[in-house]
Amino acid sequence: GDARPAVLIVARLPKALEERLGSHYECHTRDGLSEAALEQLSPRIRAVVASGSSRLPRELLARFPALELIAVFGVGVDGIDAEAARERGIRVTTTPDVLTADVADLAMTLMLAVARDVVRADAFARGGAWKQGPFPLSTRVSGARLGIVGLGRIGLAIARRAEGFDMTIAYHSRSVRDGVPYRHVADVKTLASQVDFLVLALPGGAGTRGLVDAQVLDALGPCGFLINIARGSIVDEAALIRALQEGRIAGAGLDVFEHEPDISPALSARGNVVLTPHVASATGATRAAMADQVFDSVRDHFSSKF
Ligand SMILES: O=C(O)C(=O)[C@@H](O)[C@H](O)[C@H](O)CO
Repeated sequence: GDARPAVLIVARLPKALEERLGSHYECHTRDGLSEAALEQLSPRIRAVVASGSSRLPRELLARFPALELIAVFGVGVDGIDAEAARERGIRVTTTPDVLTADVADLAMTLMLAVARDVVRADAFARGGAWKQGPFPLSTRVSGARLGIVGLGRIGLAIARRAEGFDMTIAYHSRSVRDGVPYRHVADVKTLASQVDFLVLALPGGAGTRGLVDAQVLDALGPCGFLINIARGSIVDEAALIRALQEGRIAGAGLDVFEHEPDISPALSARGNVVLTPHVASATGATRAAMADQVFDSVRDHFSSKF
């Protein structure tokens, strides 16, 4: 038998990372395994490599009695039953910091794209409609009021970028962050009522599910824009679609959705919505750095135990 630690890959990873892991560990890819093969292999699995979108509920973790490590290719762990992992002393590692800049850049990109209506302007210019007259006026971002929900590494990086746009910045988080020059607001609805752009940069999971509901959207108002680079679960998507259809908010820039990769046709039909397919961290440089972090965390874990 293969004496190397058995590792199960349950997410789509960069090929180079799969190969690198495969050259050091006995690697298996979930997709390539039959139920019977997985059944046979499960007792020997010591590490699982997942992504920020992977689902690892308690009952699935229970199938791996020898599991010691869950290495996440990403920062989101909302799909992992953290309580179950903690109870069993399973280490969970992520890839923080290396993706912060790209995710913050995409938040600004979505904000500018939806406010300046870039996607429709591109179609207008490309399609020749310009010959019939100018494209409609859009909304200014510079100097506008920005509300950030979740002032962690990514939220702070967004705030720093927004300063470059002379935006006034306020934020909501469970606790006031010391040493930041931004105004803390005690609840999301109040924050939404005080800003032109509301950006979500907080973790997904049960604690934040449906946090942005019809009331928060009404507080944001008919001139307000919602930007989500966090998790689709944070937004009540049906309420968002109704608010967009009824003009109760001005528009939205969305990189994450409730049922990825399925996007509701009602959302796709909206011209005042910019949609991206969960690509906030999807640059070559960042994904390569995330891959290095995942490999290092697996190596570091097993090197202490080999
Ligand atoms: O970091 C996260 O939690 C993410 O959602 C993204 O960076 C990745 O797209 C995801 O992990 C896919 O691999």
